Amino acid sequence: MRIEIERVAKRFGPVKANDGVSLTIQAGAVHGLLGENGAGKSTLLRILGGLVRPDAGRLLFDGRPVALASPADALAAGVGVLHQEPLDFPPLTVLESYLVARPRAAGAGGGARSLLSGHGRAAGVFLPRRAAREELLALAARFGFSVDPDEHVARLTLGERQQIELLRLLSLGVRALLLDEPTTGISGAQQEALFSALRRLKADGKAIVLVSHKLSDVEALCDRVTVLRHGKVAGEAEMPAGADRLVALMFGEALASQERSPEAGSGGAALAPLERLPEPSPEPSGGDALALEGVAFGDHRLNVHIARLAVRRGEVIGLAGLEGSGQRLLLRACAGLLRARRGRVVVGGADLTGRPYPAFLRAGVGYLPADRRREGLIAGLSIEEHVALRAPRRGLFLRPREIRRAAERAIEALRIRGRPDTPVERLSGGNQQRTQLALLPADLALLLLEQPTRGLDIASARWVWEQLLARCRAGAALLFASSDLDELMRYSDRVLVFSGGRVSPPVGAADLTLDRLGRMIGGELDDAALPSALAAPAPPPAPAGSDR
Ligand SMILES: Nc1ncnc2c1ncn2[C@@H]1O[C@H](COP(=O)(O)OP(=O)(O)OP(=O)(O)O)[C@@H](O)[C@H]1O
Repeated sequence: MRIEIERVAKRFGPVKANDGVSLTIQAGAVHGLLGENGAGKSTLLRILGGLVRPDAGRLLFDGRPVALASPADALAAGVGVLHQEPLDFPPLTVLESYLVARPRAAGAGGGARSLLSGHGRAAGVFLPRRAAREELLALAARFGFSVDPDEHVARLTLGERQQIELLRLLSLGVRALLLDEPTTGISGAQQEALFSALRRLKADGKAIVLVSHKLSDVEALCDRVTVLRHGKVAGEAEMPAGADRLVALMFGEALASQERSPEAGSGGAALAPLERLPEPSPEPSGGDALALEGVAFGDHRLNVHIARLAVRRGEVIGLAGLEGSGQRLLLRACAGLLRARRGRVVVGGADLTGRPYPAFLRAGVGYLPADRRREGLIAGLSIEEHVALRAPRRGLFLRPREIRRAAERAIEALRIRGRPDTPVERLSGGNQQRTQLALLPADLALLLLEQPTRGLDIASARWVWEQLLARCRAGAALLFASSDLDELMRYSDRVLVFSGGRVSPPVGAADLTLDRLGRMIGGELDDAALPSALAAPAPPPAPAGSDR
């Protein structure tokens, strides 16, 4: 399907999210949509997916003007959106989830069967459950996805859920697919499977729109890219265009001309590494920022055990692994949000084992969850209301003028695109992350971060790390979980690798290669990582000069 976007405009109050955007997405091509945080990419995707109505302009699908009042309208017109967090139903089985939104009770079967047979969309006929199962398995086999129709969606990884959602959209007969950061949080193997599925769909004549901050994804998949800036089209390029040109289109020449890192273009961030910190001192005054001794913790799925981990002040520890492998549990245990079943948690020399969350806060522990919208920030509250919630109270009352001034200072210092009274859900992803950072107290001893740069453009990601490393220079220790291997290798002194609840001993970042890290994440925790080795004392931090 060919999609034409003509002079599309969308305002949110004073913000021109899309400001006269025109572009054409060809059938049988992958079209990249790039731009810095807040450039207007999601808004355009949401307009194409029927989630947002434009104020002006028009859309033409295969030359015919369309008006999309809802996602159902977009689906009926042949456009499906694959959201970063699939819109599925955890209590359902895979087969039930696959059949959601079929025209008839148990599914009409036309889309998928026509896909398999190569014929046009058949009229809706009642599809018995067994036939639906066969259809799902055949469709999955076509794309090399391994699918168990009876498994519950809640037990699937993000990558597996994404595969089911992709199959569901195809079974509904979509002719255009819009993907929002599809490789975030999925494994390397799942990424490969997704890319080969997209290449196949492109060969079938589908139009594919890819929104991504990862230049490596864009370079691997796209035939053409459009760069948005402040809601307008800043430029278009045929691929391969070169990462430098894309960075220049997104951020201007100044950023693009900065010295580029050796792995530029192959990873999430294309810019040169930041200045290395002074090494965390081997025997710093004040001792370890964090010490874990024989701790065990878990949830209904996983049990994690760490025999010993000592983190020095100023040190950065990366937590690698597929999502849901135990990294989040460790961060929450260190934040006082999850009680260890046994063992000791010592922060800055104070034994906080079993103490409540406020005791961890008082000890200078800060925690930034990955899900900014649901856990980090409170929808409906403005930036200044968040500032007010964190402000130390003098007496019973908050002083509105002081709070407003504090919010203005935070907005200026962290260059947040928003006003004190902007509700946080109206900020773009990058600006929500900046707001979270602005809310962290200044004098933290231990910073715990999940996916600190997820969804951030490469300039913002670099900027966030500048802020984090400055805190390390001031003596804070940092533990961060990331699914971005480049980020882990670039900024960590040492890395712990998680695989299904098993944890490797800390590995010096200088001893890691992308390949070794990838294999460890895949379960090859090597001999050093067997549980008995966990009793070994933590090795010293990486030597000076590691890539950070
Ligand atoms: N529902 C909304 N209400 C108010 N403002 C909004 C809304 N949605 C988006 N905006 C604003 O519109 C602008 C464009 O946002 P959009 O989410 O489209 O950008 P983006 O390029 O997808 O950013 P990111 O890469 O951070 O996801 C931003 O300034 C954002 O704050």
